[in-house]
Amino acid sequence: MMPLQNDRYLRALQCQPVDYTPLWMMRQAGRYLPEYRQLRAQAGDFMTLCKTPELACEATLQPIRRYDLDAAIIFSDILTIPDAMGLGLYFQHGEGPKFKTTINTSNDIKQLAIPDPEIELGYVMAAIRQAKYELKRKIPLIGFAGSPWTLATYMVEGGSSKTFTKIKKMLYSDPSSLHQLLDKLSDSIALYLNAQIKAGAQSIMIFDSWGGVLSHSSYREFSLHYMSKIISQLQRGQRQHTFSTDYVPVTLFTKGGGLWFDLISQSGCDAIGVDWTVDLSTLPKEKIAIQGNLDPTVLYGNRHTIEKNVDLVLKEYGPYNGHIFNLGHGINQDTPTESVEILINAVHQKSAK
Ligand SMILES: Cc1c2[nH]c(c1CCC(=O)O)Cc1[nH]c(c(CCC(=O)O)c1C)Cc1[nH]c(c(CCC(=O)O)c1C)Cc1[nH]c(c(C)c1CCC(=O)O)C2
Repeated sequence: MMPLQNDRYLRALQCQPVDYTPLWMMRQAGRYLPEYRQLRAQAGDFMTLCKTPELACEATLQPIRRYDLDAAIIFSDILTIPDAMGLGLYFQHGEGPKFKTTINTSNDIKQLAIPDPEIELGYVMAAIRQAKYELKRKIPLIGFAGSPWTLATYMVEGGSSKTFTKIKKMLYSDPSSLHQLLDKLSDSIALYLNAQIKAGAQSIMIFDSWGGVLSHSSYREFSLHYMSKIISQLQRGQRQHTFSTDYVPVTLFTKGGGLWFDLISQSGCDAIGVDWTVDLSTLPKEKIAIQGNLDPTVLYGNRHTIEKNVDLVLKEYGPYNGHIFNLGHGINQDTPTESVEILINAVHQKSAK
C-alpha cells in the first residue's frame, strides 16, 4: 500500500515526534466557507447534503483545498444515529436540530432498533470510501460519532437544550431507563464506528459535547462508562511502540470535561480533546496526546491577537510530543476565512522544529 504523504496528525496521536504541530479544526467544513454555503444551497437542506455521498465528499474536501490542514474529517453529523433509529431528524431554520419523535418512556426505548451501519447509515460509509479515494493518501481521514450521553440528550429533549431538564429528570427519577437507552446507543455507536474504520477512517473522534453538564459522579456513570465500553469494542489494531498507520487512534472530547482529565485518560483513548478553559501546562504529557485548545472566538481578533494566542497554546503545551492543534470547540459560522489562514500560518511557523 502507498504510504500517507502527510502522517503528522497520526504520529502526534501516537505521541511520536513531528516536524511541526499538526492542525485541523472542528467543524472545518461548514458555514464560514462561502463554497460550503453554495453547496448547501445546491443540496437544498443539510440532511440531503449528509445523505448524498458525492455532496458529503465534496464538503469534506472543501476546507482541504483552501487550507493546509493535516487531517480531513468526514462531513456528516452526530445525529445520524438517532435519525437511523427512526426519530426523524430535521433542521428548523435558526433553531438547530429537531426530532419528529422524542424518547419519553421506557417503552419508547424498548422499541428503538439498533441500526445496521451498512444499510441505514450506508450513505456515511459511501461518503467515507469516496473521500478516501479523492484524498489520494495526502492526509488522513477522521471518522466520528457522538457519545451515547450526548445523543441521548438530543433524543430525550427533542433537540438542543440549555437546561437539560428532561434528560436530568430521567437520570434522577428513572436511571434504569436511561441506562437502557445508553446501552442501546453504545451498541449502535460501536457498530457504526467499526463500519467507518472498515470503510477507511484512519482515526476516530468521539464528541461528548454535553458531558460537561453532568456532576462528576454522573459523568462517570452516564457518559464516560459508555464511551470506555465503545472504545474497548473497536476493531482498530494494537498500538505499537513505534509509529504505525495500521493502528486507528481514538480521540475523546468532552466539552467542559477539563477537570476530569485523569479519569478520561483511563478510558482507553489515545488523545483527549480539551476546550479553552484548560491550561495545557498543567496536563500530564507524552503518554496521552492532547487536542486543542484555542478559543474559536480568538478568530474574531486581528492578526496580532490570533498570533499571540497561538503562541500561548504552543508555549503552554511545551516541547513535548503528542499535541494536535485545534480549536476548543467548532469554528463559528461568522469567522472570517482570512483569520483561519493567519491561524494556520502561525501554527506552522511557531511550532516548526
Ligand atoms: C452537537 C453536535 C452536532 N453535530 C456535531 C456535534 C458535536 C460537535 C459540537 O459539539 O459542536 C458534529 C458535527 N457536525 C458537523 C460535523 C462535520 C465535520 C466537521 O467539519 O467537523 C461534525 C463533526 C457538520 C454540521 N452539522 C450542522 C452544521 C450546520 C448545518 C447547516 O449547514 O446549516 C454542520 C456544518 C448542524 C448541527 N448539528 C448539530 C448542531 C448543534 C448543529 C447546528 C445547528 C445550527 O447551528 O443551526 C449537532
